[in-house]
Amino acid sequence: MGALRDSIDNIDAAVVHMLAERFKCTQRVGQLKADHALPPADPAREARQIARLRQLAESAKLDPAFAEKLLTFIIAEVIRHHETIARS
Ligand SMILES: C=C(O[C@@H]1C=C(C(=O)O)C=C[C@H]1O)C(=O)O
Repeated sequence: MGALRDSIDNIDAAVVHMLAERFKCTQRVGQLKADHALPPADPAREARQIARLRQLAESAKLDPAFAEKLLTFIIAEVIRHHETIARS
């Protein structure tokens, strides 16, 4: 079980690093949107991302509903960041 937990810890670390990189990109998008007076959220883009992620999840044998919940949770945080940038 120790080896499995080592792998779990490595995967958790990778997730954190990947999320940090994703948020760096989304912060830059948020600044561009604020510079061009664009709205923080883009529901059409989100719908495409969710459809794509659900398909990826299915082929990876991951529950698509879980994948959608996770992406929606992350995007909600990004939109909060964009709203903060727009107000600043
Ligand atoms: C990052 C963007 O802003 C928002 C956040 C998104 C995301 O985290 O992937 C996607 C769409 C937008 O609602 C974007 O428009 O690309």
